[in-house]
Formats: sequence, C-alpha cells, structure tokens
Amino acid sequence: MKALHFGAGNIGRGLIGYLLQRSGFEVCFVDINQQVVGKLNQEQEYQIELLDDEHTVETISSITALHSSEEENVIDAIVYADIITTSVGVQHLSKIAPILAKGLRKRADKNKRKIDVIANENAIRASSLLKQEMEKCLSPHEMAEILTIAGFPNSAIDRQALSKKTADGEIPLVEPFYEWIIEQSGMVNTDLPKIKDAIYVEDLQPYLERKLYLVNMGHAATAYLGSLVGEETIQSALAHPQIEKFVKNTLEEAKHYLIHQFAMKPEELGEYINQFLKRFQNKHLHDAVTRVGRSPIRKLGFDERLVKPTRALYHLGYPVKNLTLAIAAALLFDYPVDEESLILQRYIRDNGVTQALIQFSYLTEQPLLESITADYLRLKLANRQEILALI
Ligand SMILES: NC(=O)c1ccc[n+]([C@@H]2O[C@H](COP(=O)([O-])OP(=O)(O)OC[C@H]3O[C@@H](n4cnc5c(N)ncnc54)[C@H](O)[C@@H]3O)[C@@H](O)[C@H]2O)c1
Ligand SMILES: O=P(O)(O)OC[C@@H](O)[C@@H](O)[C@H](O)[C@H](O)CO
Repeated sequence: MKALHFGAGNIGRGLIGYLLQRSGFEVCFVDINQQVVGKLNQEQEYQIELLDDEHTVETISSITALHSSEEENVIDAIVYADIITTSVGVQHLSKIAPILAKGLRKRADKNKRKIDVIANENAIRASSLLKQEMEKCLSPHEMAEILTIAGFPNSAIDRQALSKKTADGEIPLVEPFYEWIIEQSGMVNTDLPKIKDAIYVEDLQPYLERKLYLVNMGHAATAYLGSLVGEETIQSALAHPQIEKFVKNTLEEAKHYLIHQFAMKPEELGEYINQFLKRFQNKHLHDAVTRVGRSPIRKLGFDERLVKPTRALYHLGYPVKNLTLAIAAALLFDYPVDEESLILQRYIRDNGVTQALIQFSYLTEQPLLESITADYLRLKLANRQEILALI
C-alpha cells in the first residue's frame, strides 16, 4: 500500500508518516524543502525522538520523497496512491491544490480506484478547505469527475511535535501522546485497511472543536502571554503561577462554549484540560513561544482558536474577559522573523488596533472591540511585573 503525504515537517514525519508506516504503508513525502527531500531519499528512512525519560528513538523506514517541482512524478504518485494526506499548514493548502487537481483528474481517467484525501492541519475542516481550493482550479465538470473517485474526510490531530538539530540536519521531537481522529462518514475508499491507532468517528465536529478551541486556544494564550513577559518557551511561561492561572481561566471560559455547543460534560472537559496542560508541562519539552504563536493573523481568524469561542460566548452572555485579554496579547505578538507578525504589527501601527481586529478577525461586536482594545493598551503600557499582576 502506498501513502502520499504532502509536508515532511514535524507533524508529517512525527505523526502522520509514523502512523501510516506502522500501518503497513510505504510513505512517499512531497515537500518544497530540497534538503529534507534529498535526505529522505538518500536514507529511505528517518528517525524521530520521543520526549520520554529514555529519549526513545524510533526509525521509520520504507520512505521515499519527491520535491514539489517534480510535477510528473507527483502526479503519477497521486494516480497510484492508496491514501493521500497533508500537513503543510492550512495557509499552504491553496499551493498544493493545483497539483492535486491535476493528479486526481488523471486518476479519474486512468485508475478509477477510490481514494481519500485527508488534510491534517490545525483548522476547522481542513480537507473541505482543500477541496474548495481545488474547485478554484477546475471546471464544475472536472470537479464532479474527481468526486466520483475521491473523498475529502476531515480530521483532527494532536501531538506536540517540534524538531531538534543534529549533526546531519534535524529530527522531529515528539511527545509520547498522539491522537489522529478521522471523519469516517467522509471516506469513500471502504477497502482501505484501518490506520493503526487512528480513531474513526462519524461526527468529527465535537472532537475538532474541542481540540482547536481548548488545546490550541490554551496553547496560544500561553504563547502570547509568555512572549509578552519575555519567556522563550511554553514551559517557562507556565512556570509563572500567574500565567498558569490565567491560562486555566481562559480554558474555563472556553469550556462553556463546548458544553453549550455539544452538550459535553463539564467534568470530562475538566479532565481533558488537565491532561493536555500536563502534556504542555512535559519536563523534556522546550517548545518555543514563537513556534506556538506563529502566524498570529491566522490564529486571530474569525473561526480560529481565540476569536470563535470569544464571539460565541459573548453572544450567549458568558464572561469572556480572559479570552479578550488573550486576543489582546496575540495582537502584541511582535516577532519580526514571523511574516504575519511583521504584517500585523505594521498594520496596527498604521491603522490602530481596533481596525486590525475588524480587518483580520472580522469582529463587528462593538463591546468586544472596545474591551480588546482596552486590554491591548493596558498590556502594551505595562511592564513584565505589572502584566503578571494584572492577568
Ligand atoms: N507541530 C505540531 O505540534 C502540530 C500538531 C498538530 C497539528 N499541527 C499542524 O500540522 C501542520 C504542519 O505543522 P508542522 O508543525 O509540521 O509544520 P512544519 O513547518 O514543521 O512542516 C510543514 C512542512 O510543509 C512543507 N510545505 C510547505 N508548503 C508546502 C508545499 N506547498 N508543498 C509541499 N510541502 C510544503 C514545509 O516545507 C514543511 O516541511 C500545520 O497545519 C499545524 O497546525 C502541528
Ligand atoms: O500548529 P499551529 O501553528 O496551528 O499551532 C501551534 C501549536 O499550538 C500546535 O502546533 C500544537 O503543538 C499542536 O496542535 C498540538 O497537537
């Protein structure tokens, strides 16, 4: 069985490639990074290191790789794959859509075997977004042809995955915990053997929203507050009792969104929160606030981890004062190496913070705009001690 995976980054190698290979797939990665592609091809295997007491190293073999520019080879791989997956970052799905469209068109002509395409990105319904991006490259007739053979089941993935520099490059560093939840109802290839340890569900939405609006929201709140007080990692940020308390308070607020939306049980959500906070505090983990806070414009999006629960809870009449403060901290994320941070800071300088919220978060609720703007100014004018005292 052949798996074609776009994005040989931390989660691509550290979770998706790992589980696919353990399920008996030969995995072929497609990436724009020539160095990574060259090394994978040369060694036909790679290592990942676990963030456990033993620093366990696992080897994933039967690996090949293609550079994105090898168009004909990538198209052929799409025609003959048994599953196609991605983890390129949701903002890059539009870039892989054209080649997927070409490959799936050829497959619909030549090899009519059904195939599922799963985009594994931190976003609501990323596979559906990928499908929408493909629709932009095709006529309705061409897309209809593709849909006779291809499904786009959505998924939710969870594993903290970063990387470690080694003498000959870098390897993914991953926590022992992982979760890959796949929307069974969206799958069309019923012959495909189950992926080992993946969880198949009919209705993904509760799992997806719980992951993004709790795990990733809490992570983002930690990163942005941590960054503001000069901490380099999520772990050193959470070592401040005030930040830990603040993050718990934001999670407590966001929890009510999931209770309301999906009738989730408060005690179960409490356990879920405690479990991932412990994962964030893994003593072997040094996860940079700049990695977790990356792409602040994406993270401030309308349906994203910070703004969606805040909007929803505000309309339901629940308190959101910690969430609005976390949004304000995100607006202060000033890390010029990150292109989105650069654009965001420049935009705020030229247009003001309220306008930035309208522009990037599509927020229209006046009381929310006012309280986030006020929080932003309080945080901006405060020093480190004052920030720790006010949260
Ligand atoms: N790292 C984590 O802890 C984690 C956990 C869960 C989900 N995610 C999600 O997984 C996705 C990937 O995250 P990551 O941390 O692995 O990022 P990463 O930067 O380590 O990996 C992304 C990879 O995609 C490649 N890429 C970018 N554009 C491409 C293109 N057009 N064609 C082919 N390859 C391309 C990059 O070169 C890189 O190797 C994101 O959506 C992220 O939100 C990450
Ligand atoms: O990948 P992002 O940029 O959407 O979010 C950063 C982190 O919160 C994220 O990568 C987590 O480590 C991961 O989602 C844990 O499963």
